[in-house]
Amino acid sequence: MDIYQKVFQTILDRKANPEQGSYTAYLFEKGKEKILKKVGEECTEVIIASCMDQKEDLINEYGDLIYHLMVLMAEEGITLEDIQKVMEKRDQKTHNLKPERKPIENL
Ligand SMILES: N=c1c2ncn([C@@H]3O[C@H](COP(=O)(O)OP(=O)(O)OP(=O)(O)O)[C@@H](O)[C@H]3O)c2ncn1[C@@H]1O[C@H](COP(=O)(O)O)[C@@H](O)[C@H]1O
Repeated sequence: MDIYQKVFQTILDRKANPEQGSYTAYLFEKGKEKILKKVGEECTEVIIASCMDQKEDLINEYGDLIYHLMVLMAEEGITLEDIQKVMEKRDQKTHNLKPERKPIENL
């Protein structure tokens, strides 16, 4: 089991069996609005760290964002396999970029 699967499993377990002192259980208890707020915050923190060229901070912020996205997925009943299927399907179809739209005068 890779670390993403392991953490996601723990998140699902916290949802089913809330534990005292668990931040994940705290997020589920607060509900979807709180989880969405955290996803928004962590996303903004990734953007800020990226703008500041702070690689170490940026990697930590990605960790926070991915964790909070996983909590949101669990809240929505979406699994890692659901995402994997989408990615695998997209992987069949590459070089997807549409040709640039022609300037209006050439139409
Ligand atoms: N990967 C994470 C993880 N990443 C980030 N965080 C928490 O996310 C929070 C982000 O920090 P913030 O300052 O934005 O938030 P805060 O001030 O703590 O709280 P609020 O503002 O949300 O009220 C911190 O409390 C971090 O501890 C995480 N908490 C848990 N996990 C994993 O989730 C699993 C279950 O952990 P528990 O919930 O602690 O049992 C384990 O695998 C953990 O490693």
